Amino acid sequence: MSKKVILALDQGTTSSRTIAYNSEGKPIETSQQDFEQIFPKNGWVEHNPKAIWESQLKTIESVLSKNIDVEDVAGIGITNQRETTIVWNRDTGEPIHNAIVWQDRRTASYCDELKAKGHEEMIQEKTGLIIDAYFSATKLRWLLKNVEGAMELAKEGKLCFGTVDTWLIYKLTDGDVFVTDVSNASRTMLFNIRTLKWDRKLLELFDIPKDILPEVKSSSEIYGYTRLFGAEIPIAGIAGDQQAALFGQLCTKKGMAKNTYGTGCFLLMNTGKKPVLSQNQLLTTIAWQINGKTYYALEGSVFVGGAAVQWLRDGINLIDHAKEIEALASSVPNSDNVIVVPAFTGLGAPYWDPYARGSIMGISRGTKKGHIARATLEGIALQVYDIVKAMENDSNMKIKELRVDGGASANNLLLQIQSDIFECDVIRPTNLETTALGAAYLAGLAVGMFKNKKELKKHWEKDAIFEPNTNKEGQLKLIKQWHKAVKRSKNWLED
Ligand SMILES: Nc1ncnc2c1ncn2[C@@H]1O[C@H](COP(=O)(O)OP(=O)(O)O)[C@@H](O)[C@H]1O
Ligand SMILES: O=P(O)(O)OC[C@H](O)CO
Repeated sequence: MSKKVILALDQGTTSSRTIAYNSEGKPIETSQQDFEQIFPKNGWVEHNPKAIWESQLKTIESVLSKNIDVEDVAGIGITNQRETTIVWNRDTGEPIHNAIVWQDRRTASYCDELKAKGHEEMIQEKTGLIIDAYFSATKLRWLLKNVEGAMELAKEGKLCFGTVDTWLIYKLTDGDVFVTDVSNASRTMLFNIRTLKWDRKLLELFDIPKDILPEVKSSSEIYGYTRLFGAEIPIAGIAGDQQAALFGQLCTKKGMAKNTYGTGCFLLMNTGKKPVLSQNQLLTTIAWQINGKTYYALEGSVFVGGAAVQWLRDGINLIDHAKEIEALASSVPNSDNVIVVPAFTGLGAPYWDPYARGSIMGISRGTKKGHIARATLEGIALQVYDIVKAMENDSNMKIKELRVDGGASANNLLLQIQSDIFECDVIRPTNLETTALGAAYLAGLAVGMFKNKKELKKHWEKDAIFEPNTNKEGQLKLIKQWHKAVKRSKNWLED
């Protein structure tokens, strides 16, 4: 009998998960495990690579212990927090330092130096990225320069660098396989998204010996086998988590877009087989490569999305549970000129202002909790609106519908507000675990459990569609007030 289960490993910033999918793309077993967040200094964020691996391993073992026969597993797909940088010893497999997490800002001043030296244009042209501590290159450089002896070992070919996908595959194959995929490589700032190769000039600029880098593969093929679970299982799909979600939402055609409303928001638009460089501070990234065809995406990230609701809950106790915001915000018909700019950690795309801070404006004697709650949801949706507009401008394409997922997409009012603001349909699928699903699809295609994209499209089911209301005047006023409030929130911290 043919094999009928795919395991998707979803290694996220705060937890590791394994989800088993059947041949209809339905989740049948799940396991999740949190792991420690390490904050050695203000602005520094680290993970212990062994904790990443051990938490992931436990979730795989847990899923396999629940009614799943390992002999039925057709393949493993991996999706991961992106940019997070790990370096380990090639012979022993021992990490030389904790992983430096994507949120870590320790290389911000070096990034300022790079900008001052005029490297911005060259880096955007080659990598599609803007210079920022977010990406792996400056983190890897920091490790090689600050861990004693690391640069010498790297030059002798004795160290391996990887994003989390590479590290997990290295562990799953007991050190046999040292690879990444194009979507993860495109987040390092060392990879040329046009030639699809590590870029010699960038390696020189960051002083990175080439031997430290993994081989770059497509997003859907057999990379190797794991023998850790009592049967030989092919590892057959890799994609960074936001790209995997784009695939899991089946945004496989040019112009299709998804937004994930999690702690932050990540909006990606498939731009087809050619990279589109942004004039509006968005990122150009590789979506995936399948059967030799490379697809690109434009990406915009909002740092504080659902986290604004967390702040209402934990910071000022306006609500006890995140889901209560919907009823509170619905208790008023509009936000009565109140605007919340959730720039708690600065503003991401398209503003990229680390010195901006959050604000609540337009408060009057009549302002009630409901207005603040509603304005918070509007603040999330308006940040997404700004990215959509920048994306439409860069790509010369109109987004006709937005597919959504993530924890806060459970909020119907938020999605209705989103639809009203940018006057397009917002569609929520029944399966909101699109990241893991995308990885399962990529692996399933490689091992033949799924035939082609056409078959996958049959799996996609709509849960709800939010269509725009036509109060155009009201929306325009809101957008105008929003931009006024953003302007006043920018550059708040002067140093
Ligand atoms: N009903 C809701 N309305 C608005 N925000 C919500 C709701 N439920 C959860 N959230 C927010 O969604 C976020 C969690 O989403 P999730 O996708 O699990 O995040 P992540 O994967 O980034 O950890 C939290 O910030 C939470 O405040
Ligand atoms: O782990 P998540 O879901 O917070 O995603 C992190 C992103 O990949 C960072 O670029």
